[in-house]
Amino acid sequence: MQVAQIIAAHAVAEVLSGHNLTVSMPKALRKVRSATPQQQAAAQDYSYLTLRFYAESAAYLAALTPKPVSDSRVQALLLVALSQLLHGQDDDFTVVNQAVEAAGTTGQRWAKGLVNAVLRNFLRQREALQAEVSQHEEVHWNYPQWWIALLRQQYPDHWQAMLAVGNEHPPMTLRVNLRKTSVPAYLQALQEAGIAVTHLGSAAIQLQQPMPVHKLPGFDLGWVSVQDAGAQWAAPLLDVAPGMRVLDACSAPGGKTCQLLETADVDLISLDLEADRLQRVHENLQRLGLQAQVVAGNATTTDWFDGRPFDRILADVPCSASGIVRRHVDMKWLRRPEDLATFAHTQAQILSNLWQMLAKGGKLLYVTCSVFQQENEMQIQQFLTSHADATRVAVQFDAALLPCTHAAPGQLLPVAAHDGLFYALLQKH
Ligand SMILES: C[S@@+](CC[C@H](N)C(=O)[O-])C[C@H]1O[C@@H](n2cnc3c(N)ncnc32)[C@H](O)[C@@H]1O
Repeated sequence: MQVAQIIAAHAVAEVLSGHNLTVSMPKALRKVRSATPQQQAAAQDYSYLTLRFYAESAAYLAALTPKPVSDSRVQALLLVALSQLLHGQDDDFTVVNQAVEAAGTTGQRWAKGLVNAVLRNFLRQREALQAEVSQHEEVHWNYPQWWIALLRQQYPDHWQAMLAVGNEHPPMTLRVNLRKTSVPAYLQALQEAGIAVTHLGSAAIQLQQPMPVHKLPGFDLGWVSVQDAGAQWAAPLLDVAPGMRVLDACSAPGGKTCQLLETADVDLISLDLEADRLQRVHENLQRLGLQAQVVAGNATTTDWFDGRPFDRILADVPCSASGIVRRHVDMKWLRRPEDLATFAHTQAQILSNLWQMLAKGGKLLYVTCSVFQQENEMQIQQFLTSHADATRVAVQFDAALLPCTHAAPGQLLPVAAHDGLFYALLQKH
């Protein structure tokens, strides 16, 4: 899988220079157009593995090289190979040989010798090095120090479990489209297809093994969508009813827009700042047989608003994504502590702007996929002190159906079965 290592090294080098993996991975795949689907899948796995355990392999690399590796691709290739040796499935001999060959494609004449020496030294000194590097908290947890410290402070009883679950593979969960089929009928279809699942409650079904969506029974016919079980609380909490005028203010790629429309015949505007991301909303609506008014616009302004108040507003705001870090492993290394204040500022602007568009008696559901309280509980407390016409409505999760732990009202902690999300329901009087 030398080709996969080469592609993964491209992607990892891009992320380490500050770019998202969602942009870097397709870019890296385009660089090696001859790669087979199997090599592409392996490249994706290696990239995730490397970024999930980046602090650890970076610490080993620092211990094994007297000075930083001058070429970013050779450095990334070493990180990929070290992650494979530490946490991968391939045997050591294969990983080293393939990495040495891959180094030959970097255009640096010294690269093969360096990669060979570093990886063989790692194998020889592994135990002694482990004792040295694992003393660092950042290496032990594979998160930046500021992230560990903040979770420890905000969740003194849960921080270790939260960090650990963020390093696991995320589950793949489906939402049954109750307009097209039923949960018992879909469970039956899955059983007939030999696909092992757990019914988490309501319309949420978790696959025991992730799989390509087009292999799922009825996916192309709109029977199901992929949506985390924690995220599936949006529609029940917003409590939509037929005929309501509803705004989904930060909607792309449309997971919650579609869930709301599957729940009731509402008149829905699906708004997002990023016009190109709205293409995904159109595709999802079409596949599921649903209709909405899809609008490119900014939730911090009113230029797209026709002045008719909404009965319900969903504000699934941009955030640090700290509750879904197992799905976006690059975020641990791309976020900076100061980003939280920037996100909190935008979120406050969105909340205040949308509030004026809400009808009297109407409800607004504020959602983040973050666990940092600056974006969650502190944000809502701040909003309530400056909006006298707002009341917070308690949100109840069904603990029997969905295992979760509450550290603050509305905070779902990330656990094996679902992501970390925050919900605050506000009513206008
Ligand atoms: C958490 S994602 C939304 C996920 C979506 N609700 C779903 O369930 O599929 C946040 C979205 O907010 C959008 N966004 C960011 N800033 C925005 C703004 N000022 N106005 C509207 N949308 C914004 C982003 O483009 C992104 O699509």
